[in-house]
Amino acid sequence: MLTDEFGREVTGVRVSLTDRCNFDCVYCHNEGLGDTRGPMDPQDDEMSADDVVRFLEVAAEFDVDAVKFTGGEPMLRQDLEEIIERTPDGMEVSLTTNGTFLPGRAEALVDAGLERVNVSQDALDPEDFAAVTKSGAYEKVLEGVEAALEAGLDPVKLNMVVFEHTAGYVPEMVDHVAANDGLQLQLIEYMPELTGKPEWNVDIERVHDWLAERADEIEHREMHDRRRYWVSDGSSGADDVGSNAAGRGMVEIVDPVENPTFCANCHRVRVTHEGYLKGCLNRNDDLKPMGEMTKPEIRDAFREVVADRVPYYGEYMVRNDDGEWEINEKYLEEYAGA
Ligand SMILES: Nc1nc2c(ncn2[C@@H]2O[C@H](COP(=O)(O)OP(=O)(O)OP(=O)(O)O)[C@@H](O)[C@H]2O)c(=O)[nH]1
Ligand code: SF4
Ligand code: SF4
Repeated sequence: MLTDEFGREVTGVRVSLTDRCNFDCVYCHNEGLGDTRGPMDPQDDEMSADDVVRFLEVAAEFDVDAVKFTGGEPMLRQDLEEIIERTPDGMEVSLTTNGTFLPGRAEALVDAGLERVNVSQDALDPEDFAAVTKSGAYEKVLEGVEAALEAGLDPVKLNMVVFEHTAGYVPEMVDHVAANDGLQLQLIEYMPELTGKPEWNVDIERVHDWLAERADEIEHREMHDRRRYWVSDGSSGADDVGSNAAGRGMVEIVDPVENPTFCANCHRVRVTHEGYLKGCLNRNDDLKPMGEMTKPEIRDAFREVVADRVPYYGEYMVRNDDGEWEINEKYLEEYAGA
């Protein structure tokens, strides 16, 4: 297992398979790389299935035991089943998707080896949903969630970005996952530093406080030191505490913004759809192109990326005397040269 200078073991990889998407969400940061492209745009810059598998085989040699496939919309890749099928044994496979292509395809993904899925769903009302995603595919997403549950994906996490447009929907979304068997909710802090609209920000601590009142059990997940709140809709019994049965639900908060604790517990490296390895979502000055690399070269690139990893908040970005975040002087030269 590879460990960076800050003691963070690398146990997971996030692999973007495309930057194309059939949605145009107002908060999209495309894995820290900016705008997504339309679904029909050229795809010649995307890693091939062989490229992805070669990288995953190297990651497995370093004891990476989990891969998350993301996009853009990863289900636009027609070879997704093949990629999952060829993922090394013993690596947990999960997927983050907008859900629209799950109907009719969820079972094939499970047969290929997919274990769990995160589906973006920011609202329970079609018009509210359309305002955020600029898509009229709300019904398709619901069908997608249903198809994922039927195919046995467990859990099915609903991803909701909490910002000005959606903050008011949090209580009903929490009730929704509590009432529905197999669903969990992941509340994601809006990232103004990647999307450029600070005025849409809401204070995520208020959401924590509200959930702490509502929850009957609170857990800490080691990854990112995320907090998980177990909630009940009142219909479950004492035996259901800690379970995801109907009447019980789990709500996890992903709060990376200006959060050194989150970064201190970050165990993933990333790969862009073009095959660049990078150590941090928020940095694009540390890219290592894997392009035509052989396995020994990928091994070296992986070691280098891990060796260069630094926690973004608290090390790469530090607070100045006025309490504002700025790039740590010791990385300024490196950054300027990128
Ligand atoms: N800054 C930062 N944000 C992250 C990181 N991981 C996830 N996020 C944010 O969380 C969002 C949702 O991530 P997902 O891909 O659904 O899943 P996840 O929470 O990372 O992973 P699981 O909980 O294991 O399924 C991403 O789009 C990012 O905005 C991270 O390491 N750093
Ligand atoms: S579904 Fe995901 S990748 Fe597509 S536009 Fe929305 S946030 Fe971006
Ligand atoms: S170091 Fe921080 S910002 Fe960078 S990927 Fe990890 S958690 Fe995200």
